[in-house]
Amino acid sequence: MAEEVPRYRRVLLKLSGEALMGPAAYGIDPSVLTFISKEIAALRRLKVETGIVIGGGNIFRGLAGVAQGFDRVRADQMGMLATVLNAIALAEGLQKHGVPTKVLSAYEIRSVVEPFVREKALSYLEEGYFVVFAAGTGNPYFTTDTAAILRALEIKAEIVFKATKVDGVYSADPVKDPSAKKFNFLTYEEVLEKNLRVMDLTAITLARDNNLPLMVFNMQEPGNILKAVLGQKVGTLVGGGA
Ligand SMILES: Nc1ncnc2c1ncn2[C@@H]1O[C@H](COP(=O)(O)OP(=O)(O)O)[C@@H](O)[C@H]1O
Ligand SMILES: O=c1ccn([C@@H]2O[C@H](COP(=O)(O)OP(=O)(O)O)[C@@H](O)[C@H]2O)c(=O)[nH]1
Repeated sequence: MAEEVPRYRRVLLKLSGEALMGPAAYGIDPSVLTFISKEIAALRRLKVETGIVIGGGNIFRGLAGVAQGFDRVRADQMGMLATVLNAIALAEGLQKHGVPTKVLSAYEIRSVVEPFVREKALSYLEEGYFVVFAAGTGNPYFTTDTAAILRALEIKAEIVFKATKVDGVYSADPVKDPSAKKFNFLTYEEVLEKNLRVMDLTAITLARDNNLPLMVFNMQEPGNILKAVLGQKVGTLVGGGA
């Protein structure tokens, strides 16, 4: 096998919570968790320092809670707790596949996970741990996409990989519009102007203001996470030059 040279030294991987559901309508599918854990474990041999933010949409979404009559802040707190469940599950899956992993949570739940402290995250990454950042930003009215950009900036990751259910950014939501066209490269301004809703606007704006590149790709395709870290084109690159 040809020598694999990673393109990046430190990356932030954003995983959609919904992707953990598999074919079910709710929760964590054990076979999907195993698949994702193996995909991420493949990065270990590259010695790429890896931070991970995972969503919570497979368990609870704040806005869905609001639609059911919950107060927005309370509902968002429930959503953030949902991401802690996913983070623990993912860390367990990764450990099982030989990846030393730490979970750092924006919510203090000290008897379960360590609280997020930026310096601690940096030390763990330098020591070779994969670090899963749980509980989003710790604040309501935000999303885990914004948390991913925020943590990437804090740990000085070179890129954010948004691993999701679609294989890139399209001219419209490809799930709803089969005639939508895929882009290979977009500037942040194009994403904002064309209102391409693959990430929320707060996340895109924060990435733009700090010139942090993003790549959106399908994580259900085996090998994609590894290819992305090796610098191969697997989806749509936003920012960072073509
Ligand atoms: N222009 C677009 N290009 C690609 N995907 C889009 C676009 N607009 C909306 N989407 C949707 O964004 C989703 C990816 O976001 P993600 O955060 O992983 O999921 P969710 O928001 O459901 O938790 C895709 O599944 C896709 O349906
Ligand atoms: O910093 C954050 C991150 C997440 N959430 C809440 O946690 C839920 C799950 O996060 P995710 O980003 O997966 O939500 P989605 O975008 O899929 O609704 C969201 O709906 C929000 O209610 C929040 O309030 N603040």
